[in-house]
Amino acid sequence: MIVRELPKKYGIPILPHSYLFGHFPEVIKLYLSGEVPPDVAGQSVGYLLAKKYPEYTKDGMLYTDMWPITSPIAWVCHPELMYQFCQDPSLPKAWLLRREFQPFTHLKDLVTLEGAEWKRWRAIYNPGFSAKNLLSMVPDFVEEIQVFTGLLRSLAKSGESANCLEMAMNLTYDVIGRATMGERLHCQTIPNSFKKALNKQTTWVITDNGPENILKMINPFRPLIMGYYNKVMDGYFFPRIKRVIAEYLNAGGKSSSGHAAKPKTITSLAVKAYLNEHVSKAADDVRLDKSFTDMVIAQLKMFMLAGHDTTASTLAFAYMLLEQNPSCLAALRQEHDAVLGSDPSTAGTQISSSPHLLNALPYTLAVIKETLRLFPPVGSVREGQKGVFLTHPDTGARYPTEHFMMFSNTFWEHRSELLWKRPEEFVPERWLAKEGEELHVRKHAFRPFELGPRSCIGQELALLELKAILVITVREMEISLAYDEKAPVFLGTKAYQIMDRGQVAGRPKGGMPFRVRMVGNGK
Ligand code: HEM
Repeated sequence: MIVRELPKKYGIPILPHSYLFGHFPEVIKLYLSGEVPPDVAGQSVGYLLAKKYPEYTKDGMLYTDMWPITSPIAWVCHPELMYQFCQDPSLPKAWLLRREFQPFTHLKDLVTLEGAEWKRWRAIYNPGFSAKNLLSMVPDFVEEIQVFTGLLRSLAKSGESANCLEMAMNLTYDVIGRATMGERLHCQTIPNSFKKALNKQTTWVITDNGPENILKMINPFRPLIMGYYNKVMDGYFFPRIKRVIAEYLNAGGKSSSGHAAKPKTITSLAVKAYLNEHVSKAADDVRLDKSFTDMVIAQLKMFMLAGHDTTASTLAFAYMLLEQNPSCLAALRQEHDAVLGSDPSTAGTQISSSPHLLNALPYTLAVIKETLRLFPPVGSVREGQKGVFLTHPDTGARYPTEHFMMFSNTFWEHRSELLWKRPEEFVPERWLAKEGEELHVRKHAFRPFELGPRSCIGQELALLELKAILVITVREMEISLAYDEKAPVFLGTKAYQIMDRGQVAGRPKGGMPFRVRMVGNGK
């Protein structure tokens, strides 16, 4: 009903709206048209409706009513309008997100915390994600990437196809394990109890009020299952936190000189903050406060969750786009030859000993950014507030936020013809264009990590990791997608973005089955 008031009260046009079924008929029509596979990621719906109804969406705003599945949504696709609820002001996260993560972290994680508590923890963790700290971790990351390369080599030898996303996710877990705890998780080679628990738990999170989720909501065993896996994860992390504390203290964290040891891993930063506040004695005397360990475990779980599939999907999509665009792949390889010499097998050792080389690869960064433009894994969802309106910079139209879930719909925004030249094409060169040049990227338009105070804390880690993986792999191997011939194509690819059960990030359909062929020195 809120949506029906928009035309009369604010002069805002809405899509044809049914009294009984809201906007469902419009969305159903989209799917019945046969042009849209039923499993496309929810974030493409705004984009698809905008294509179908340009007359209603030219300001980059679209209100939909999908009650009772979800609250009314305002899909926002204009950088200046996104600015007004993600950057200044930065509205609180949506209730749906909080409900989703409540049983998982009890809202003690950086994604769902708000206010002073969020600020405190963000400040504690920020130094762990600084460029300097991340560069010091590159040798560890390379070690994990070498395992990945070994698995790709075996795959090439066997000639079999494999699930690219799954392999990439195991790698990204291993990398986050190094960054957060300084520990090898070995997810790429052996079963890991924490990974299993996390994967199981995510299938029980509730993303909307759809029929499948209603069944989950009323399932009396759900709290028990969530509780069981939370226990598994507590059991996994607790000794590790104790180990980080011991290591930190042994390294002189509270030395007699009073100089704190330099923290390296993300968990050691939390430990440092805690010890500085609470403890002034030797390692043996440290009594761990449960509220502290609960908080650190919740944060670790969220780092693992937020950082693994987002980065892994981006890698899979990058491989797919490079296969589709051989001239870009050639340019990428050329840059790697120019910076690291023509022997690809030395790339790993070179970037391990000189990690700053990763900052001298503009085309590689352009490839990653262009991949994230076309396939942003997530968008930000905020809670609209009374009295907060978005004002369109050109038309002056005012858009209410109260009663709406405000969705910074990057998938739509990143493909908008009004904002980007050749929006549906893979054009890494746009990231090298200078101001005044046709392809130059408009301010605030690129937001895969969102912008503003709640932007992704892990963005530099993700970019560094992706650069290192591409540098080590693309000159040694050729990727080819291995989908069934009859698999549906959407927006030019069989690896279109979907949202799997219980997942919060878009990922390539079917995990992107692929085959590998070694080339160059790797043959
Ligand atoms: C390509 C990879 C990634 C993408 C596209 C991505 C995207 C995003 C986006 C859009 C947000 C804002 C979410 C919101 O407003 O609700 C976010 C937040 C966050 N991300 Fe990432 N992310 C990536 C990788 C990572 C990694 C590697 C980590 C950690 C190791 C991470 C940890 C987080 C955390 C903790 C937040 C919450 C930050 C805060 O509110 O202070 N992300 N990410």
